[in-house]
Amino acid sequence: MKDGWREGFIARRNRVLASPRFQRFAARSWLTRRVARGKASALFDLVAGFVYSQTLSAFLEAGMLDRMAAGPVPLDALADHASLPVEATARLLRAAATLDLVEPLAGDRWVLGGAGAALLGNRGIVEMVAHHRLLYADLADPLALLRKGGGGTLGGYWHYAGASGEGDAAEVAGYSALMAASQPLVADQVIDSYRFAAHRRILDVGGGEGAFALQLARRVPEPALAMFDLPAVAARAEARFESAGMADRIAAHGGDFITGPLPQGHDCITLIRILHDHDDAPALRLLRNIHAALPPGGTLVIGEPMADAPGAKRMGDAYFGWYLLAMGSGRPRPAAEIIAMAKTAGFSGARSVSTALPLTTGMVVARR
Ligand SMILES: C[S@@+](CC[C@H](N)C(=O)[O-])C[C@H]1O[C@@H](n2cnc3c(N)ncnc32)[C@H](O)[C@@H]1O
Repeated sequence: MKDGWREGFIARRNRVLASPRFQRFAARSWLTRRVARGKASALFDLVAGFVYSQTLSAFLEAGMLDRMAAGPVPLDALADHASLPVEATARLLRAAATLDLVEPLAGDRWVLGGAGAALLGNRGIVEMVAHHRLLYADLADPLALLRKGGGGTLGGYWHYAGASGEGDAAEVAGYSALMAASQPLVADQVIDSYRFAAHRRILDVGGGEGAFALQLARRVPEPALAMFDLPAVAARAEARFESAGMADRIAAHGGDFITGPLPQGHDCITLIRILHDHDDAPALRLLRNIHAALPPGGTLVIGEPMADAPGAKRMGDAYFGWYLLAMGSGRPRPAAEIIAMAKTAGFSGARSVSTALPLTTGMVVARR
């Protein structure tokens, strides 16, 4: 649609949708009632989203997910476990039931609902919810965060993980553990969507505690593997490889990927959940460092949540837009923008690759 036509259409549509008379008519007419109720419910979800998130947070923090993992639990026992009065526990459970986290059973017993059961198999989400306490503290005054230009409580806590390139062992422990716990959300999507077996030596840059390299080692036996991260983080990865009996298979290198250089001799480099953490200038420097470390014909595989993901647009500019603002640097980028950056850094043949779950992972593959 031409811009002028589109603007005219949007103006007319918005005038109609904003009219209380139209809203009353749409809610009463049998023709439009279903759509009107759906739209009203979606609008209410937008209004109440924070309360739903806090219900989930209270449910997890009270330890109810684990307590109910094995099957139905009486209300009294749940109240006991959560150290809450019985009436307060019932209130929390009734709220959780509307979100499909739990279901009531006869005899004042409760069992996990569909969403609750799905959480059991997804500890990464549980970890994410736990650290949302920091993000939501920053979002209590979103305009102040925007005016400040970012870098809230969340960024202060995880400051080493930003562009600073620093971090001692104690500082990196909490953040690295969160990253490792949420890594399965992403690792399998990336490994399912690209043929890593075609490579001889793969380096995972910004590899954190080595969760991606470990998953790659388990699923793709052929290539030699290595990871690179800040020295204190690489040391944690090395310890993990040793305890997993994988120290022979995966090498750990410490250093700074912005100031470089990166280890040479790998025909494939992976960059998992890294680029979106960085503003454009350091992100481009990182891509140039990777380009310099790869041989001609070498491959860069980028996997991270991307803006404009099909069917998951809110995850991009709404969720990660704010999340990265609170972290203090970076932004979610659409695949097309990452492809353009890779080309600026010297790569050719950059293309986007689809994954089964764009909500957690978009992919771009570029050739040197
Ligand atoms: C968002 S985490 C992603 C970790 C891992 N790739 C994953 O998906 O779980 C970002 C990682 O980049 C590392 N990092 C940040 N700045 C760095 C730098 N300048 N040099 C090397 N690593 C850095 C952090 O230590 C952290 O492990």
